[in-house]
Amino acid sequence: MNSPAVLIGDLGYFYQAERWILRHLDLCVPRGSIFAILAPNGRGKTTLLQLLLGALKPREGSIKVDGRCAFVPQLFEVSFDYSVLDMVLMGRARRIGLFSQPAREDEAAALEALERFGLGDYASRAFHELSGGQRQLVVFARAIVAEAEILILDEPTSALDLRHQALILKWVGTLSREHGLTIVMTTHHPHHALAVADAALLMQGEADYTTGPVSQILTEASLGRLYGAPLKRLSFEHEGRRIETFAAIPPVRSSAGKDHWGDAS
Ligand SMILES: Nc1ncnc2c1ncn2[C@@H]1O[C@H](COP(=O)(O)OP(=O)(O)OP(=O)(O)O)[C@@H](O)[C@H]1O
Repeated sequence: MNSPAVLIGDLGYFYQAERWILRHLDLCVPRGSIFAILAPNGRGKTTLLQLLLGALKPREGSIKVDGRCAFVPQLFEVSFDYSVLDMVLMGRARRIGLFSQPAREDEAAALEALERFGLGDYASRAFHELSGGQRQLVVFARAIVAEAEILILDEPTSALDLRHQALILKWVGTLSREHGLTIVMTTHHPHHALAVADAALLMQGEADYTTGPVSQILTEASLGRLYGAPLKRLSFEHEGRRIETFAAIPPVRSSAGKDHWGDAS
């Protein structure tokens, strides 16, 4: 059997002494699978990704990440005036080498990746002139040309419109199923995890975790408990396919003028 891409044992981390963000976390991400991390704001998803990337060191326990990683952060700011094409070419740094120029095939790969996301015409524009969503797509294109074995994505659809969300999810699926990449992604959208991920981690509290196949652990009850807000699981046919998804139940305004969660509160 293949060794796992990520293996975490009894992981603990705090920023300020003894104020644990994560504790006693065990995790195994099989190679080639898609793994989603879900938790409320501020619970430690980005911290966990930083630990996976080696940017933070565990205070307790161990992390083994077996493979070359590419990271797509939530927000990407640059201090230099790089062009969009240069940003994508940075993904090829390992191939190009420190003091060499990109080869024609590197530029072709970078342009092709930009075109896939509808950004071919932006290649010579300054990266900092792009919108937040366009930047997110460029950084995703950069991760694709990096030819990494493990993609680590921090809320990869957070700045994107519906069409581009679907495009990224499709790519996540393609990179895993057809190219064998391992994908670890955080998301605030349970329906995205259900659509593409094989397994997930729900981080309820500092040492309170649920892991397992998405079809088993993403339930109305588990997500309601995780977020403290009700969701409805929906299942229906669309163009010959069975769609499994979640819909958030919006709050309604009561006659007393207070917000509440309808019948579920
Ligand atoms: N550099 C830091 N120093 C001190 N505390 C930090 C630091 N970075 C994050 N934290 C704290 O650690 C906790 C987890 O933060 P983290 O960014 O990992 O959460 P998250 O789950 O990714 O949140 P979100 O969904 O809002 O992006 C938060 O309480 C945050 O305030």
